[in-house]
Amino acid sequence: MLLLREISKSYQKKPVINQLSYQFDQQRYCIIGPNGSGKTTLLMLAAGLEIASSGKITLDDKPISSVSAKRQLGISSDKIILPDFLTPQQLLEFHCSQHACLFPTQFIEHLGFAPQLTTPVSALSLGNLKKISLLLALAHQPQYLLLDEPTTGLDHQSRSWLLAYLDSYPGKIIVTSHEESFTENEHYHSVFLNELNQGSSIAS
Ligand SMILES: Nc1ncnc2c1ncn2[C@@H]1O[C@H](COP(=O)(O)OP(=O)(O)OP(=O)(O)O)[C@@H](O)[C@H]1O
Repeated sequence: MLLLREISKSYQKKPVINQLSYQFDQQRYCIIGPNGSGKTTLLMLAAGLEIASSGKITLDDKPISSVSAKRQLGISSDKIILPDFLTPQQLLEFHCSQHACLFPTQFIEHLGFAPQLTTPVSALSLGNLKKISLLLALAHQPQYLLLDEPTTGLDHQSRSWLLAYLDSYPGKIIVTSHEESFTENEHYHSVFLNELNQGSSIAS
């Protein structure tokens, strides 16, 4: 279970996340909130890619900063800057060696990404940047998938495949999205970030 306890995060003294406590104990969540409310920040904190100003985050009782916690999750976010001198092939090979997983050939096929494998990241289109970001999140099929606006910029075929794949994904998923495929999806528990930030909490 992903557990956030009294998390605060400020940028240049401007608070974005304020004393937020929440336990993600269900299978599917959609974090909802207006632009700039902190949804991406929350996912980045939950993945250990941003450091909270205060508070504690654990994944299955392990600190989110630990290697074992990080191995259990995959994150896709446009906020994550990929090294632009590498190719997707190189990134995926490195990722798969770190996670001891197979090269994600089938996912690549489903996303129609094979022609882009040897294109430097710096030359990828926005939609193809989204695809490599998703591939890095999915390749090791983590127990926890954190997906920041996962369908934004995807072509129709890739979007349809991704939505169907997520429907049957065995692990836990937390998405941020403004899209009805998630916000109106009965399988996703909606979390309104503004309400959490006002001090909602952990069930005891
Ligand atoms: N590195 C940063 N430095 C300064 N401010 C930042 C930084 N990252 C995010 N912010 C600010 O934090 C706030 C929350 O940003 P965040 O990207 O988390 O919002 P969001 O809810 O995901 O927005 P959107 O729906 O537009 O994607 C915004 O006001 C943003 O400008």
